Amino acid sequence: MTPSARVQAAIEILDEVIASTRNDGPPADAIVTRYFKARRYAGSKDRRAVRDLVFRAIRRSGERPNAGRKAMIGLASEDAELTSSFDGSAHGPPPIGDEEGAEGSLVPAWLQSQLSPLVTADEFPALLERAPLDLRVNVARTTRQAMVEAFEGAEPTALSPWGIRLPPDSHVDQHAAFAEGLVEVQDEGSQLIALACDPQGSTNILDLCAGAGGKSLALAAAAPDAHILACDTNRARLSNLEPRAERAVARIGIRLLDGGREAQQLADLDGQADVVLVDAPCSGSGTWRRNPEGRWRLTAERLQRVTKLQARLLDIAAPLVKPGGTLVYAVCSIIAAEGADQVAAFLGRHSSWLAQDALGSFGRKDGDGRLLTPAHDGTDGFFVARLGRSC
Ligand SMILES: C[S@@+](CC[C@H](N)C(=O)[O-])C[C@H]1O[C@@H](n2cnc3c(N)ncnc32)[C@H](O)[C@@H]1O
Repeated sequence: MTPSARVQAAIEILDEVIASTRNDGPPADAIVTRYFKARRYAGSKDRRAVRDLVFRAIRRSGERPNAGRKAMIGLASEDAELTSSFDGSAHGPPPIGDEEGAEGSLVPAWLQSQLSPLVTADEFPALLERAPLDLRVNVARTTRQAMVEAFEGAEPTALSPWGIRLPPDSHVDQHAAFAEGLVEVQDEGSQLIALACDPQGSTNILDLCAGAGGKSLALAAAAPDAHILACDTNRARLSNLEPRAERAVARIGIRLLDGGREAQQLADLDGQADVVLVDAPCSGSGTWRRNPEGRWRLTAERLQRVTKLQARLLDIAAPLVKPGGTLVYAVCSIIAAEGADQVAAFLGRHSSWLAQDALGSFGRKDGDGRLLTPAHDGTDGFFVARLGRSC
């Protein structure tokens, strides 16, 4: 493919990504893969180059552009070589017209005032930088040092005692240590959420929103004798946990919940958990480094819907915690309504609960919890709070 043809391909893919973010369609990565499945003539270098253009264009545009061409012109405004690819050649895009300007704010304007006050504009570029690849070492079965030595280019993570960090785009799924369940892919921030649960001994831990079990697996590795119950309403996600737990040799109970009937289905566990983790569904605004088009999917209405669900899940979780036990609330979000404000509202509704210090000195204090951000901590963005039920 000529450089111009690559730019045209990226524009066509971006058109599909834009439509997909409007209609709740597949992620950008899947759209790139599908595009090239239908164009076998493109070589691996072309695919890589086009993919890179697509993601660079998405990263630099906080607002959803109305067309792929506009997104690519935005990128070209910072890259003279790219501008020259708008040359009107056979497979390339038409030249850029005088009226075709470029916009440029990394965070959508409507969201900027909704971020945690700790996330100031100087932190915006880090929200969109490419993320490294973090692995969590299965410390029940091996040591971090052994895994640092097993993976080329690996370094211990600065904050999580279980993590090793590899350069972006490292591939680990063919590595023997991965196949043997000695490591799992998990962002350092996510590992710190599990650490905030203080997993130890034979405690009862209920992971209410376990998904595919990333945090449950971390908890089981840190406390192999703990009784961990992983719950979720999403059958497909939860079904990934069993093979992962087998690979890790972890003991984790699983309970599929019906949305709307969670409280009844968990009533047998009332007041029994030492720790309930609510790793709630959220805007995903802390993971824009990995899913930059997430900014284009988020709307005020979606945000409102998800904050309502978070409040409901916190209220479902509260009675499951035993007196003297702890509720750990986490979201991979940097939006105040999902983090500090959500916890303040919970404490307003539940007078017998008190905020506790989140374990460890990671992140920054944000209301009654702590906030991790890419700029400050080198992790995905997370909010976490520990809430104690009085005895
Ligand atoms: C942030 S994800 C959890 C990620 C997971 N803890 C991990 O570490 O991989 C949020 C999860 O909440 C689940 N969820 C949504 N509504 C729920 C509900 N009403 N009850 C329980 N889980 C729910 C979603 O299916 C999703 O898997």
